[in-house]
Amino acid sequence: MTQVSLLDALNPSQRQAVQHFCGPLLVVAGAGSGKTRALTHRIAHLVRQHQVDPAEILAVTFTNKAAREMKERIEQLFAEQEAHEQFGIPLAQLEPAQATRLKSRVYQRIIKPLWVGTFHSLFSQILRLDIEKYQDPKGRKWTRNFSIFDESDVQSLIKEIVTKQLNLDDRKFDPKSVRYAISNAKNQGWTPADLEHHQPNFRGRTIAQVYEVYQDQLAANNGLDFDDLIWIPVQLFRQNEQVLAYWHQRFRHILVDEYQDTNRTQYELIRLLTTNGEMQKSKLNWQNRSIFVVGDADQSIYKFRGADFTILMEFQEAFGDGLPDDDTRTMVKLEENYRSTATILQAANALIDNNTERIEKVLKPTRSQGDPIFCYQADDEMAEAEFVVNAIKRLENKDPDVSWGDFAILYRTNAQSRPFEEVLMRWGIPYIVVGGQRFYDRKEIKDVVAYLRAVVNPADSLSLLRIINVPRRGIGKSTIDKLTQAAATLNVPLWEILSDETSIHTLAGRSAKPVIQFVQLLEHWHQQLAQAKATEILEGLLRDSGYLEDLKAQATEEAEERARNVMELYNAARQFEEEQGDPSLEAFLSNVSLASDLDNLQEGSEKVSLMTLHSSKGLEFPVVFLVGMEQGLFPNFRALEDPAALEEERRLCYVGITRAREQLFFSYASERRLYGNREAAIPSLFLSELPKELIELDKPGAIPRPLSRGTTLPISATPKARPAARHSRSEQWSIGDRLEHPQFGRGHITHVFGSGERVTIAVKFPGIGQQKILDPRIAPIQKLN
Ligand SMILES: Nc1ncnc2c1ncn2[C@@H]1O[C@H](COP(=O)(O)OP(=O)(O)OP(=O)(O)O)[C@@H](O)[C@H]1O
Ligand SMILES: [Mg+2]
Repeated sequence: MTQVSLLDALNPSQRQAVQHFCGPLLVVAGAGSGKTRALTHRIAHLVRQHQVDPAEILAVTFTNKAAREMKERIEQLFAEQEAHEQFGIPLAQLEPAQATRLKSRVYQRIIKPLWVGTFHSLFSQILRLDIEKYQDPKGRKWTRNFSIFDESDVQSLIKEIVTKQLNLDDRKFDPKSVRYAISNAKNQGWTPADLEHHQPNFRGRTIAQVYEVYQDQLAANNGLDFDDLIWIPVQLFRQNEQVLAYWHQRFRHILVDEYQDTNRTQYELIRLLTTNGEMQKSKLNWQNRSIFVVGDADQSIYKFRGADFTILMEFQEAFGDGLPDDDTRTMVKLEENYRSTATILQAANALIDNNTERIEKVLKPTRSQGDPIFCYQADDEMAEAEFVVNAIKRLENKDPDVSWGDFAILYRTNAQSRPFEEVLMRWGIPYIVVGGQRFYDRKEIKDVVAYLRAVVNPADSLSLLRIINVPRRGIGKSTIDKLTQAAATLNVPLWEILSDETSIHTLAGRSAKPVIQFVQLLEHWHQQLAQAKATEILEGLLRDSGYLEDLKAQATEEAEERARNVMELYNAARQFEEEQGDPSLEAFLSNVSLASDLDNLQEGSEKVSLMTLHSSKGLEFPVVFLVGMEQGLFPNFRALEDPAALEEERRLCYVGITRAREQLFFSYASERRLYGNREAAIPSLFLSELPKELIELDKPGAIPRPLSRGTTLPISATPKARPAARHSRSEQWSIGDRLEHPQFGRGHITHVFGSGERVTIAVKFPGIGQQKILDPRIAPIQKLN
């Protein structure tokens, strides 16, 4: 029986990377060249070939999902090897019970002792053991059973400090932006004193003060935030030689994936662990020790979180032994791409070639030319979503081997998922929003929908409770409790209590005024229901409640994203008005409920993946759609004026293109709603940078190159005439009519509600044993005669 070697599935350069035993090694290579594969095989090789104890290996991945996948792969590699050694046959040919036993032995012996995870998960484990040895400059103490505070815990703590303990004006010192500043400081490795030193103005000094109290509070709660999980180990390693020496001895082989996206504090941790704090390279002892990092500077996309790809470029300087042949001994380049067709790869290479800030490298295809890349120009964002979903349906239908899980839709910002989710849902195609929430599940969308619901139906107490103090208007929890208790005792809807000023003054005391104002806001818009359009009410509510203003004032990435989502809901209302000819808020709300109805989704694990380009790093899919390829969206507005930001956006586009294995589609809309207005959109600069011969356009003609690079684009704000509603169907529906639905099968109408444009129907589908209420203008139904 021939022994299969771990090295068989690797090319010569990968093999070199895997076999390199001690000392530093940097693997730089483009996307899909097998960096992650080399890293995984290297772990297996260290254990099998060099008898390294798995407990001496530390491997850092970018996400928890990547860590899980890496462990599974290593387990598989070992199990394959051992099946050959012990039974002389491949793992797949073992009896299932035998295979399970073998895998569980591999798990116990190899996988469990390995340390594979993200920076945060790995270093929180170290702190679980050693945090009591950490000496805080102000004498704060933490114990091993510390809690890790999530983002919402942290937010409320900082809010409390800003408004209650330090009595600061929370419009000037918005808790979220204060939080962001503190997080930044920790990522730079700054104490409160350092922060004050670097930002000696009033704002800097005040934030440093909040930072100080915040650390006190964290310690009082025996809690740490995410940034502390990195920053405290750095300090601990610097101040306690014994602790550092212990972990330095313990982890003799350190491996880091996606090294281009590490930040300075993370680098510092890796450096300390590897060198035991020794600053002189000539004194480093590499016996039975290695540091192995893999990365691609062209895929560095987290600058906004402090990632710095010069860390990758300086690897040899930091760890190399400085010998004349240092370069070749400490760096391996992988030059073949195994993932994508030659066409996709040529497009990626041509695009990234436009960046000036990069290390030249070669990335050759190993696969055949494949299909051309298709670029679709849609009239607007809904037509774009329809094109994408139609293409997915067509490809899935054509080939029995293709499943929903083979498709990914990648976009620049989360808000863009909405039209795609709507169309997928309409066709009952299962999908998952990776690393994010489905549009209608997002907090801000639920908040704003709760406002709309409360205006339409003030008896909806759940909605009222959701927004009564959102944005904060000084109505505390105890007041809210009193109000709800009163409603419960009298057995009346909360609104009945709220709308009675006498009761409010009785129950709410000092908070009576904001409660009354809140009620007046809702009442005012409730009275407008008959005459005002949904968009007018939405706009009015967003303005009068201060919701949007509150988001804008926070001035953080996250708040901006939320504001974009809220505006996207406004777009949905605008679109609904135009297409359905019914501008009422009630009609829009029922449409929203239908759109977010989970019943329309099929069960099963095969799902179309929707995600931002950032979340797609490291992943691969047979078919990829890169959507919203428009100036100002991708590249985003900021990048139009800033050459460095434009290069980061281009790297993001390179990441997106290189996720595709077989087929790649681009799409853009010639008109898109931005902030409610229809605006003419200009195709992305990136499209014009792709070789024309690789691209098939749906409309003849070339993609115009946008104006000179870096200038802001004149975008027309005049809305164009709208095409006729796409979904309107003039069909008449009556009780007893028979129809067919692609997912629910055949059924007959049991009720017809409303008339004309506002009709909805209840349909009994015997096949699924359920009755569904459908909007015949939207539902994909076919009348049967
Ligand atoms: N030597 C090889 N022979 C055949 N296939 C390979 C080889 N090396 C890698 N692959 C395959 O190529 C694809 C890309 O590999 P991998 O994910 O390791 O690349 P990567 O360099 O980490 O990509 P990224 O930069 O996107 O993270 C995977 O499907 C992998 O199984
Ligand atoms: Mg990878």
